[in-house]
Amino acid sequence: MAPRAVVIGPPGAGKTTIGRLLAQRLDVAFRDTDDDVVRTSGRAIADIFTTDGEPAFRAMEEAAVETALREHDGVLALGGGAVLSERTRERLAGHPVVFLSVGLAEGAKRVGLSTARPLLAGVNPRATFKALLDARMPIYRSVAAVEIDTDHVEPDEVVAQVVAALSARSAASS
Ligand SMILES: Nc1ncnc2c1ncn2[C@@H]1O[C@H](COP(=O)(O)OP(=O)(O)OP(=O)(O)O)[C@@H](O)[C@H]1O
Ligand SMILES: O=C(O)C1=C[C@@H](O)[C@@H](O)[C@H](O)C1
Ligand SMILES: [Mg+2]
Repeated sequence: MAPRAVVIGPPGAGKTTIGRLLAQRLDVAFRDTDDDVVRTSGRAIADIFTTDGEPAFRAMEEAAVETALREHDGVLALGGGAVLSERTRERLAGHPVVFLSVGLAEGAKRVGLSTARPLLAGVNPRATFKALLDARMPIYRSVAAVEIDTDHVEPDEVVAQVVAALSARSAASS
């Protein structure tokens, strides 16, 4: 059993939004590792970050991704920072990983830089978001099978581009 698509990208790229729509389009189930961590721990992500710290959250997330990659055969969205784990990056090898990219201005607008996203809740969330995008871009690319730029692209159109890119990829490998 393996996911039909694994969706990665920074906060606000649309992993949850696009992942859900893609699952509908492919007529498969949707799963999001952020939800899995919340369900398994019984706590909000912001609470885990604040009370236990980011490393504790990353450990829970790594376990959630490992389980979901094994159990789920639909569309799987990962938390935005899941790919920071080297073990997770290794586990993603061979999977149809879809990297949804977003630029600073559009991403900041989408996330609203609210406190619901603990990593971006500091004194200068915009600078934090820029640093996060800069640092992670090569990491997302290193595990992606396809990359879709979502800047100023409506969700339905993003989904259409993802479907086309995944079809082209599977046609090329068969
Ligand atoms: N292509 C798009 N165009 C316009 N708005 C979008 C697009 N994709 C997502 N959004 C909006 O951006 C916001 C963030 O989207 P979403 O929660 O899906 O991002 P995410 O990548 O799952 O973020 P996180 O890493 O925090 O889970 C939502 O309000 C959503 O409606
Ligand atoms: O980009 C990140 O590091 C995060 C994104 C969210 O999906 C959550 O997993 C959490 O808020 C951390
Ligand atoms: Mg999400």
